[in-house]
Amino acid sequence: MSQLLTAAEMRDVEAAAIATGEVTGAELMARAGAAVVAAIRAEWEGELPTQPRAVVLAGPGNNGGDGFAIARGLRDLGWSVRVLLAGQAGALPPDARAQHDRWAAGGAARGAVLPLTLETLRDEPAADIYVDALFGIGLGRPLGGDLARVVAHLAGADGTLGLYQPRMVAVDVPSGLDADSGRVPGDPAGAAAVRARLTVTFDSPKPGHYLGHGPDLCGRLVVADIGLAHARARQGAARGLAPARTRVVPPLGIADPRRSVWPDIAGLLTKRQGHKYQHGHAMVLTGGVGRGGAARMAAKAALRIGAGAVTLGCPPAAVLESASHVDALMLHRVPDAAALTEALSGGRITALCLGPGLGTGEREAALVGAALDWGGAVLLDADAITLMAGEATLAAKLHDRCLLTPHPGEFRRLFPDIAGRLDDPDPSLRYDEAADADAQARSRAAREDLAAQRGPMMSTLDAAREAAAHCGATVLLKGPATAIAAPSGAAVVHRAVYDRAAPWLATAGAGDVLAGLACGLLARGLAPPVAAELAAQIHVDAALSFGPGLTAEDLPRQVPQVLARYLAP
Ligand SMILES: NC(=O)C1=CN([C@@H]2O[C@H](COP(=O)(O)OP(=O)(O)OC[C@H]3O[C@@H](n4cnc5c(N)ncnc54)[C@H](O)[C@@H]3O)[C@@H](O)[C@H]2O)[C@@H](O)CC1
Ligand SMILES: Nc1ncnc2c1ncn2[C@@H]1O[C@H](COP(=O)(O)OP(=O)(O)O)[C@@H](O)[C@H]1O
Ligand SMILES: [K+]
Repeated sequence: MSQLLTAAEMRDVEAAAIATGEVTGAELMARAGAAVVAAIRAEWEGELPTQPRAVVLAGPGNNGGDGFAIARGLRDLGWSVRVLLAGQAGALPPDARAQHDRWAAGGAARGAVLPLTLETLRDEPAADIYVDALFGIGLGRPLGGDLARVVAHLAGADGTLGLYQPRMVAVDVPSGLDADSGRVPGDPAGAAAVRARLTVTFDSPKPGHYLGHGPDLCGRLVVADIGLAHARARQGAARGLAPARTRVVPPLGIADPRRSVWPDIAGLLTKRQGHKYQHGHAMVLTGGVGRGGAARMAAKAALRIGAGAVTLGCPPAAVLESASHVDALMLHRVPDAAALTEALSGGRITALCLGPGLGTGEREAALVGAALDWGGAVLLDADAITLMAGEATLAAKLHDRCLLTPHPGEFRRLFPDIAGRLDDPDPSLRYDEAADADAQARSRAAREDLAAQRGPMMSTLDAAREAAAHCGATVLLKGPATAIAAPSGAAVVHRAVYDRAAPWLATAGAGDVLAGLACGLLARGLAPPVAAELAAQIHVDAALSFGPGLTAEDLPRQVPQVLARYLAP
């Protein structure tokens, strides 16, 4: 369950399974419906009256078909169920139509299927459960017209906050959320989508469950097996993809991530016999006088994660300042790029970190150039990224032993063309169901023109992937869900969401510590994608282990506890 599938990949897997004759679309829809009914029972067990009431909101596609299957499943359990349909029954796709017809054949006892409007929804007496089966992976454009009003009402935008969300189960994805990106098309703030307490998705999670607004809107996420695992593995192989081209780590429901994510974690982190330099020697460059704090924090993190030795490379005027702060760290004067090249040529330094508090002057630009010319493992963060953004010849020197750790702002600076595709198109190009056909055609054409000019909108995951392919280095794009992509195309989402939420990690200097952890692991010889992934995990585990009130200085001190847990037999 750690593989992430985009909407297109999910459709591929489904089509492949159907093509072999091992399952039909109707059967998959029945399994999806049954899985949601089971998840509702598990989630609300003990909270419901003896004859609960459900209102199912069914959309115009197969997500709506799932809704009818769920309605029948709940009815069979003795629930009273009302279905409100957005659109015409006659226009439903075949499997959904069949589910509708089976429901409608139940006759008067089930009540008529009513058209979904704000009025019919408000006319329904309060239900114990609302089922959001409006849109799933097929949401193709921003919601408009009546549906936008219904969803805004469900989302609490008109003062109903708290009325629906605790009773809402979303089928596959909360309607309005884009399954690939976690964005809400047409609403960068994310308010124009259903908020659920429970979201049940099928076979594999989608990137949008983890990225952007996804975790906020989904509530608790359940991934239900509907018997597509074989087809998924076959499809992956047929397209020449590694089975886990895009993973989310740690997967949901794994109490002890080290076993599933890093079966060999002890092998990666345990120190064997040998002197300190056999465990790697990291150098962290500091900024000028009064600006060394960020680099010192990174250096301490590198030492804690087990680099055998860590040296701070300081401009001569700042040596005294750092000397009064550090104990186990060594100091080396680095007046200029020539001095850095000489220090690196000695063969002892195994990884270099530059960026935190470095500065963005000419000296620092020359340091970035010298670091990249060296050819060894280099972590580039903060100011080093800003410098590369301003000087294309620096970025052109990046290579596959480099690891970039931008926050979203730095990412935008360095990769403006890619980042431009993270933004929603001009809201004036919104799809509006209430508009006349000509106006709709014009807005559709304008959106298509925009997409043609800049390429389709992308997720932060795809943005990291494209950036890595473009620059030839590993890219770690920070956030509550951190996207890590290697130039090979392999990518990982490291999640600090759902049961790993650590919002207190958003504290000044936390990024410097992450840079230090990753540099320490590079110094110990790990490849950039592995160092990035493991550093992200240790960083979040350190934050979880400390809890609220965390400051960045606390993070390195928390590392021994985290390691002790990882390395326990
Ligand atoms: N693909 C699979 O493997 C499976 C899919 N199933 C269900 O099928 C769903 C996908 O079904 P569909 O592909 O039919 O997609 P959806 O049901 O998510 O939506 C597609 C329909 O909505 C319309 N639409 C899209 N955006 C709109 C907007 N902004 N305003 C108005 N109308 C809009 C489309 O024109 C189309 O009619 C999944 O999310 C899942 O719930 C499950 O039944 C089982 C397996
Ligand atoms: N809501 C959040 N939940 C978990 N981690 C977060 C959240 N917001 C930010 N982070 C993490 O905090 C760190 C912030 O780094 P950065 O933006 O570089 O800050 P700074 O430069 O102050 O160190 C990153 O590792 C990022 O992934
Ligand atoms: K839905």
